[in-house]
Amino acid sequence: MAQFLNLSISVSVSGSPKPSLPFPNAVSGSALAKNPGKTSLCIKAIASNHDPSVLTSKLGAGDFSSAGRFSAVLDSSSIEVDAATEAELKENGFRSTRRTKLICTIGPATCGPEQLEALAVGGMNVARINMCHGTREWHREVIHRVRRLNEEKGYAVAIMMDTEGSEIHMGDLGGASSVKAEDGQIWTFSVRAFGSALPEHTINVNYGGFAEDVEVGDELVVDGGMVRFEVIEKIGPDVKCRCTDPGLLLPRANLTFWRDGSLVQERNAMLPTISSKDWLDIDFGIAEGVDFIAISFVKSAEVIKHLKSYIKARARDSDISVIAKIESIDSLNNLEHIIKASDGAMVARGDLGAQIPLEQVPSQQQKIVEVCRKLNKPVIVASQFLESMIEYPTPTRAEVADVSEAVRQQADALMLSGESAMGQFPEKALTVLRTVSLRIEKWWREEKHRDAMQLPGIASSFADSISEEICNSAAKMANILKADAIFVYTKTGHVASLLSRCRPDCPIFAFTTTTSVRRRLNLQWGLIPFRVSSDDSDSNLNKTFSLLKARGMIKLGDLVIAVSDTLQSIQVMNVP
Ligand SMILES: Nc1ncnc2c1ncn2[C@@H]1O[C@H](COP(=O)(O)OP(=O)(O)O)[C@@H](O)[C@H]1O
Ligand SMILES: C=C(OP(=O)(O)O)C(=O)O
Ligand SMILES: [K+]
Ligand SMILES: [Mg+2]
Repeated sequence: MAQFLNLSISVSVSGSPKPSLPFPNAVSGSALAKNPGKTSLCIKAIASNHDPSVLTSKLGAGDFSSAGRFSAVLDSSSIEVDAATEAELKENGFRSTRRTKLICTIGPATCGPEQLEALAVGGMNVARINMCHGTREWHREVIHRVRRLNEEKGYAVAIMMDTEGSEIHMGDLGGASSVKAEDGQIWTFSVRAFGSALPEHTINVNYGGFAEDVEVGDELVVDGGMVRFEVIEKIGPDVKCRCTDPGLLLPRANLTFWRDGSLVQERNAMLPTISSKDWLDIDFGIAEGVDFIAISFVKSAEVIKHLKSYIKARARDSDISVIAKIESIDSLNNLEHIIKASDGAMVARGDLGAQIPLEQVPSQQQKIVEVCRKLNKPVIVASQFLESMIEYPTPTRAEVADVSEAVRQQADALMLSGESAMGQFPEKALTVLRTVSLRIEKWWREEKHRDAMQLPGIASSFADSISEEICNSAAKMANILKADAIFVYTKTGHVASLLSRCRPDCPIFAFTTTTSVRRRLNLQWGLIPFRVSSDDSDSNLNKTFSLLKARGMIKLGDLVIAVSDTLQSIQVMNVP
């Protein structure tokens, strides 16, 4: 059947104000899907020339069928925005807001209420807790502190819980914060339980099959190369190793072993991606209502699908997003399937760099970022951005270049690990991410490096196709018309993410009625999430303008492209 899309563009300029809302000829997505042959898409261009009368006339009582709805939008407290974002909008204007989102791993250096608040002020969009470390009680307290901060101070910091995964790692070093391994020293790696007192030069290993799987002559690599050992003897559950590359051993450091120059992978195949401990942590995350669950060492799409249906069954009304960590050879081999099944991905360069040659990590990073963008999934680049700042107050030039590269690739988010979890300068590290992001984004816009990435269609229905095309067109219009912002009302966040995917030159103000959607949008590139109280926000654009204007976040004459998914429209207007 042939399908027609009639495109009618009506332009009303100031001086001839015509009440134009709601659009009589606009139809909903579901109506379109049922009756695609009779579609008419209305694109309204309203250049008001700053004449408030245009908007006043549109705000006439006749435009609102219910008085209750009207009074709801009149409530000036009915718009919530991040305190840090509001300050940024007021200070620098919204053209200069940061588009790249920032994630901080919370650890002993940052778990106090004041430290968490300092990070929120410094631009932390997502707080990550790593279930590899600390107790559930410790993590619960951190989650509650972040929640309290959101409630009391108006932030929308999302929480990401990262599972431990079935990696092989060392034990706790008997409470020591680090231990030095010297060149030539003989160390015992053992799966035995030693109780509290660990014999000298002994390391506990968490994986029962360790002694069986390694062979004499294997190379044992700690944390992707921070320390290296050679296996010299196996005695029951103990494996004797000689240190060949001295260095500091840190608690629970990751272990990989190599034979004839290749990573030994068999042991991985035996281990489930989600261990029994991970399932308990996932139950904990669901009970605490975290926003994202990141799954370590994902090997296939199946495990993600399994987890997603588990979450759905356990918490019907929850909208926890599942992030696939790409950090193994298997995950690279199944990349597209894994990302399609997930709600987002993380380039977990720490472990990835221990599994593939280091020189391949940058091209894999670029590839993963691109695949995510094409499939419209948020992507996080993680690990070692500012590693030297664990100890020093300024980054190396090379670290700044690495941050710049991820910003230039337009990844959705950058993540701090040890820098914020246990480093000496967590706030300074966050400041570096923030200032470098802002500078590189600005430079990229000024240099007009408009992104040439061809975005494939990803819609699975006709209605979805329309949303997608509206977003693509709106982003293109915003660039050509040099709009100051795109406005979008979004229920589930989907339309906002479609706009973010286009990486337009201007920021995207995303209005939602749901607190959890607002937090989730905080992970996505270029989105400034607001919570509004009215769920019929499409027809309340003018009210939104006055609320934002009253709080100094937009000003008279700003050029706004307003996208409506329900009305299937794109409006161009100046803030009256
Ligand atoms: N909850 C925590 N409790 C104690 N230390 C932590 C915690 N979270 C992170 N850390 C410390 O920060 C370091 C970096 O964090 P991260 O990169 O998330 O972990 P890992 O290095 O194990 O992959 C960890 O090695 C650990 O020393
Ligand atoms: C982010 C990563 O995972 P984790 O810190 O949990 O090892 C990584 O390996 O880079
Ligand atoms: K982890
Ligand atoms: Mg990892």
